[in-house]
Amino acid sequence: MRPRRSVLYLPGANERALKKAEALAADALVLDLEDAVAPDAKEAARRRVCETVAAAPYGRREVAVRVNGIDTQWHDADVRAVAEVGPDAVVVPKMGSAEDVRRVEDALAEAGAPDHTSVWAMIETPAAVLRAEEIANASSTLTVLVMGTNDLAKELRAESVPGRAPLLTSLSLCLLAARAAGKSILDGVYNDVRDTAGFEAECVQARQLGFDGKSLIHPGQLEPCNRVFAPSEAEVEHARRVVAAFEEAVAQGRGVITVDGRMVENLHVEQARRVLALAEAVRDRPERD
Ligand SMILES: CC(C)(COP(=O)(O)OP(=O)(O)OC[C@H]1O[C@@H](n2cnc3c(N)ncnc32)[C@H](O)[C@@H]1OP(=O)(O)O)[C@@H](O)C(=O)NCCC(=O)NCCSC(=O)C[C@H](O)C(=O)O
Ligand SMILES: [Mg+2]
Repeated sequence: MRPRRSVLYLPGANERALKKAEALAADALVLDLEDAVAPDAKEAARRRVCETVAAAPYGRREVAVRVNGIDTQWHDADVRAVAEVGPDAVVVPKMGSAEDVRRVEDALAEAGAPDHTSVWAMIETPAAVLRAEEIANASSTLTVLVMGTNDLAKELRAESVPGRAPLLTSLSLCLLAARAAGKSILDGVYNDVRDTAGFEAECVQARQLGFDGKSLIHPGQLEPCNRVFAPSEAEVEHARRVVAAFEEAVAQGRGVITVDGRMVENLHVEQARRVLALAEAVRDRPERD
């Protein structure tokens, strides 16, 4: 299992941030060529990001590059350059359809991208939310959906409020699409980098909804995010007891038992095994803080 609790954006033109990330405890990094880079800096950022990916300074962290959108003047050159250095993933903003996914996939293949480079599709327009199912199923090269909640809120004319009621329908539709297609899904960013309590509440909400993790914009968001999206010690202990009790019950020919007064069937054991696998994968992270 590959944990994707914390996925930190690094502005591609910011050498200091790219360097600093070598010591940051993110499960994944997204080196950004899109919104965090001014138009005049796009080409220099593309060179810097590709040199960084080629130098591979981030150990076992998953490394992705966010290219500029399909409709922009920079997209084709971004895809060609990124394909040559073969990051773990190419993040494509403002995906609108399955056709968009296949277009990016074809362009990557034509540019010689290695097989290990997957596509992560950003869902950040109303049309994309309504087509999330076709986007998620467009190709096996597409492995992750990433919510772009700033763009989405702008397009919806939704207000930013605690609890995110105006976004919940969109978040849930995308989760349904991702899970039905067997793909991972990441929540969007939290803009107020000083509001630790508000950020942590949003992480808890995202985990409760079913997201695998959250995209982040600041190193200060890493610790709470990694903690919230990892199983707690109590959850790990409970999962161990569920697995052990059920194995014993099965040996005695029983298919349903109670643990701490609650019914446990095979599906709960599968959930418990997933908790244990995630806990183990998180323990193995070499870049823990
Ligand atoms: C949000 C920021 C502009 C805040 O910057 P600043 O106030 O300068 O931060 P600090 O002074 O607190 O920084 C402290 C140190 O941490 C380093 N730092 C800051 N951010 C990052 C980062 N993302 N990665 C690595 N390192 C980072 C600073 O360099 C300081 O280091 P040092 O000098 O050594 O002490 C800033 O955090 C920022 O630019 N964040 C990323 C913004 C970004 O990538 N935006 C694009 C992605 S989000 C998006 O596009 C939304 C999506 O598409 C949607 O629609 O929702
Ligand atoms: Mg966006």
